[in-house]
Amino acid sequence: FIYKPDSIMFDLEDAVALREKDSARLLVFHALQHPMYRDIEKVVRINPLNTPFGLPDLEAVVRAGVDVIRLPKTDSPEDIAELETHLERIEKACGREPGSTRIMAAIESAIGVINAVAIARSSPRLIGIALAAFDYVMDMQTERGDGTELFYARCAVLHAARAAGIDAFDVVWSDVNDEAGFLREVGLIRKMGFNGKSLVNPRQIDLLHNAYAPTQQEVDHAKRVIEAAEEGERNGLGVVSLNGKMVDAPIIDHAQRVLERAAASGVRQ
Ligand SMILES: CC(=O)SCCNC(=O)CCNC(=O)[C@H](O)C(C)(C)COP(=O)(O)OP(=O)(O)OC[C@H]1O[C@@H](n2cnc3c(N)ncnc32)[C@H](O)[C@@H]1OP(=O)(O)O
Ligand SMILES: O=C([O-])CC(=O)C(=O)O
Ligand SMILES: [Mg+2]
Repeated sequence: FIYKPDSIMFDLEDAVALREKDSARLLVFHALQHPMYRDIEKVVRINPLNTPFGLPDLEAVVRAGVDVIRLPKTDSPEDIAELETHLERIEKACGREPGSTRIMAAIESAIGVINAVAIARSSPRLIGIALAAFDYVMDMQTERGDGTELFYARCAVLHAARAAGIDAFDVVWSDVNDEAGFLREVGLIRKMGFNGKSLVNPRQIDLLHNAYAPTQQEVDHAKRVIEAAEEGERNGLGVVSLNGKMVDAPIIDHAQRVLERAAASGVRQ
């Protein structure tokens, strides 16, 4: 797949007009089985299960081999429990390995943010939770701006994901021509600790990957930290100094993570 995204998401929810819901489901059912998408993680955003489209969406995409269901407008752990009950039944009916369909919950309301911890811990199928800003700001009676309006929600979703040991995904940036705005937001969410971001346009993929890749300077520093730690270990020291800065266990863990991220992003080491 030429753009090299980490995964590909088909949308059956708000990007699809009401009268197109059935034909979109059929298209996605066939796309999921196309050899072009064999080696990439396939996510489908189904319609909520309290609409007439949600269950038919689920029946179709699980049978077609989807990897991850993105459940929009997740307000409570009960929403995930309901999804899980259907998943168990459909997997059994079509001979899929039980538990093999994973879930990503999108949190899009005040109550969803309040329940983020319970949602994040509600199922072993969950790979992550995502904040969805456009519905969230509607619910909060505000609008998308410089990120101030998302401050609490981002912190809450991140803490919930980390406490549950799953990934946290940030909101979509909808103005695909505003590259500078996109990069400002990516800089912020990277510093906050998000694992990544939902994207709407192929032009955003490289920008995001480059912003998440460690710089050569960061890689060089991480290597010096590891070397200093190894030397400290040879000398029986738990803590060593590198250019006057303390190097101990969490600093070493961080350096290792920088090197892992560099390897994943293809940065020269
Ligand atoms: C708030 C929410 O619910 S977000 C989730 C649901 N929404 C979506 O998924 C929206 C998906 N994205 C899009 O529809 C579009 O990218 C828009 C509307 C944001 C921007 O549209 P455009 O300005 O026309 O995009 P652009 O000019 O960059 O398109 C260039 C090429 O990339 C393709 N492209 C654009 N977006 C995508 C995408 N998400 N996935 C795959 N290909 C895409 C276009 O079809 C076009 O291909 P072509 O040159 O073969 O015709
Ligand atoms: O789920 C998403 O990424 C986008 C979305 O629905 C929203 O912002 O309301
Ligand atoms: Mg939404």
